[in-house]
Amino acid sequence: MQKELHTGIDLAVALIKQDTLPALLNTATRQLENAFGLSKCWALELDLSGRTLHCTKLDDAGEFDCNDFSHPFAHVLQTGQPRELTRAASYRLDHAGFQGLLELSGRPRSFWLEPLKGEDGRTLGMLVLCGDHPDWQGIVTQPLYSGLKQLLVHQWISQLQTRDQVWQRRLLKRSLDHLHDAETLRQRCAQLATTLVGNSEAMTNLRAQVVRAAGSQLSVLIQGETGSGKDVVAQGIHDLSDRATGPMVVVNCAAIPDTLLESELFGHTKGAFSGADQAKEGLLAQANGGTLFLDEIGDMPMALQSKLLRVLESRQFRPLGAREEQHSDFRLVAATHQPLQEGIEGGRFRRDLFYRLSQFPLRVLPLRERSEDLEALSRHFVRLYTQREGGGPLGISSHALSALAGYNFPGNVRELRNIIELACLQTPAGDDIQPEVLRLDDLFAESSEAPEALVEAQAMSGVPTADDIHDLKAAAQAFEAAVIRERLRQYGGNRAQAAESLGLPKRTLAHKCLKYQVTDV
Ligand SMILES: Nc1ncnc2c1ncn2[C@@H]1O[C@H](COP(=O)(O)OP(=O)(O)OP(=O)(O)O)[C@@H](O)[C@H]1O
Repeated sequence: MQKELHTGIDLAVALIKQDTLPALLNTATRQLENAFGLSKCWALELDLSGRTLHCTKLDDAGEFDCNDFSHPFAHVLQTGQPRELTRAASYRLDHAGFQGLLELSGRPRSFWLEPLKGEDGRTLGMLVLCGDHPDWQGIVTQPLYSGLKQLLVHQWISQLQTRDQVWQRRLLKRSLDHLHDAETLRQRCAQLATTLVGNSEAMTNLRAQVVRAAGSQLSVLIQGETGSGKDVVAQGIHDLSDRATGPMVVVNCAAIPDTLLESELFGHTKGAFSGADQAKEGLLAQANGGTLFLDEIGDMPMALQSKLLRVLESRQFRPLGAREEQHSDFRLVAATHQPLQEGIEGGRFRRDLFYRLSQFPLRVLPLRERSEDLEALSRHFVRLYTQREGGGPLGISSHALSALAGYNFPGNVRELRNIIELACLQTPAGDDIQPEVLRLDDLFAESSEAPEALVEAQAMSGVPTADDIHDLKAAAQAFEAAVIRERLRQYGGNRAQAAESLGLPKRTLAHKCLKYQVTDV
């Protein structure tokens, strides 16, 4: 009696010490084998779905479908009653998994199958006792057996509860993380909506993408027509990134002559080439800790593309004339209005650079494909105008908005901004902009009736007449600037088309724009 008590306490302590369900089942079955001289003891666990019995010790071989009555466990679960199975009877059951289990237990003379239930009637699983004892009743009615079984059930339930709680906590944490992420995304999108304006679905999606891109360190390639808002997107990426307090260095690859672009980007030492009388830090170095925005990347010469690719792979570069390499930690954002795919096919743009740049590709749709943005953008530009000028129109009338909705905007948002700013100028302070002051002449439409003379007159506005000329060079430059400004306006800000129409290389036009400070049309 004393010995039995000791054994019982030892067994109980061993069970209580286990802190995972597999360890508990493992210990319990081993203890049962030892305490009752069994050849083998298995514990099968019912899974969460209640459809499969599983024995952790046996891995895949230990899976038993509870609806498959070709093994005896399904019967025992269904009746909820323990039963004995003889070796002779066991041979008649042709369930491969069950036969495998019997083989592993050494095929003793008899088996005892006992379902285990919690106090609430919930089935936990099953004990399979294997032995050469014919007298199962003699074992299972012993207080030691029933005490151990009770303790096992108790510990089993508490392990399941702990597992449930861990899952619940994990689930809760995941939901909270998700909510937090969603809230952060919402807040950042709302912040971005003050500069990247528009209520269309496309713009809402673009803002979410920009926020995601900003949160990563990936290189971003922004594609979209001229004037569609690529610069605004690039600025948004910088402002929302963890580099926001660092520099944002903007390089317009089309505006810098090929011969200068390399030294501008990489910098040079004193005397690196004729005319380099001072060492100069390159833009790559200046972007350290911040963002390098390469605008019009499609215009970058091939030779420089290879060098840029190398820099992107290592963030190392060598200034012209320098011996040592330098390191710069920048995030690259590039933009282009050119279809780079065509550039790649035409051999003007490196395919490998394209893939390196477009780790996070973004596309800005032209304004004509998101006319829902017109109202918000128009109101935004009126607000910018009145803030800048210290007064102006109150807003824009619904008639004016309808007139805008019928227009095609070849020059995209930039063109809309110019139209609204011009309309602001012609609207008395405190009034709403009316349709009459909107200059909506679609010079691309075939039915355009814009008289040549008007275009001419507009081109010449601001140019002194022959009698007023006292400085021929200045007058010629004013004329050149006026023609360029007007031609850009005609082509909705598309520099490539404007340059072609004037018989100028694009780069020369870009130069002149810089020189005459023709930025927006
Ligand atoms: N969604 C927008 N919200 C507010 N302003 C915008 C938006 N899109 C464009 N703009 C404004 O329109 C003008 C043109 O935009 P931006 O310079 O970003 O175009 P872009 O695509 O970079 O043109 P380009 O190809 O000529 O460089 C700018 O004045 C810009 O502030």
